[in-house]
Amino acid sequence: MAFRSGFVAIVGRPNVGKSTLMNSVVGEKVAIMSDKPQTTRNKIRCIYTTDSAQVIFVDTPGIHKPKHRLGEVLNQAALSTLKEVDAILFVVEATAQPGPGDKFIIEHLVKVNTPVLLVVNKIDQLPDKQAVLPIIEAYRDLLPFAEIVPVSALYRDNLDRLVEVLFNYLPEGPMYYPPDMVTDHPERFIVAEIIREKILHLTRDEVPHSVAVEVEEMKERSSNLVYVRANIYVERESQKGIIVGHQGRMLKQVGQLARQDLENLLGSKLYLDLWVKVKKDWRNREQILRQFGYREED
Ligand SMILES: Nc1nc2c(ncn2[C@@H]2O[C@H](COP(=O)(O)OP(=O)(O)OP(=O)(O)O)[C@@H](O)[C@H]2O)c(=O)[nH]1
Repeated sequence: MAFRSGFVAIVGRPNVGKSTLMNSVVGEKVAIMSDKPQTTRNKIRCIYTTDSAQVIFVDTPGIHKPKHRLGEVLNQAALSTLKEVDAILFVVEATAQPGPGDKFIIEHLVKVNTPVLLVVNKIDQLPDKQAVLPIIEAYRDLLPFAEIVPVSALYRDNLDRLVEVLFNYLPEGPMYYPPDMVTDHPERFIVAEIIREKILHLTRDEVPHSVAVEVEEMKERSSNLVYVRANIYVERESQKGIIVGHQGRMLKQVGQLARQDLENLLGSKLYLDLWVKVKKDWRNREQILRQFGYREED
């Protein structure tokens, strides 16, 4: 079977369980800094890859009632996102009839042709499974959903089914991101920049600007610990020696200073794993440049 891939927006009023759903699907905590201000459109929130498909979940900023001009602009952005994605997961609660918040989102959803999958979450809170039927009926009256899947994001109930159904809405396509990548937060880039800044500061003129830092892995290990593994690339062995320093002292100092800044930035403890590697002529190699986040459109 051909590989499928595509972009999926998750919408729903606050507290319905969107983050829990995404974390449960992807299988690890990825919500680091996902609550940052609504600045970019189509910001990738997390990526889920299997042998047969890749789903890229995107944030939909500003689906809330506009209180001022900015809110309206963001809602326009949200609408464009909803038009561009391959499918929309609309998350609601199994325990309540559609409320004003849900209806407000439905007003957006009726304006797009994208298939909308109704995810009825928190079924674990129902006294029995039949109780979900009147809720489903009420939603069905408001919008013709492509699919309706009751789940419990918290207890991972019926999530396999949800993913299976969702895959059917993805077109055939390439694997856009490496399979081990679960987030594409721009925070990775900021983290890399802070580490680079410490190196340049501590090594002064000894290491020219031919040093690049790539954050290879960034994961929330527990509620208050973020694990970061970063590679520091230099062009020559001699530069590697300088950055590692006598008995590893320089690298340790880089790590300590970067960690202080990053812990403030991320608001949680950090385990920073730094590796120094030699890559000859990296500056000239376009692919590596892209890997470091230097894109032409930037
Ligand atoms: N019982 C139960 N609780 C759930 C379930 N899914 C999420 N929750 C809880 O509902 C609350 C809100 O979940 P979130 O995942 O933060 O909701 P959200 O939609 O991302 O919220 P916002 O970020 O405010 O938009 C948390 O306390 C979750 O533990 C579920 O399937 N069952």
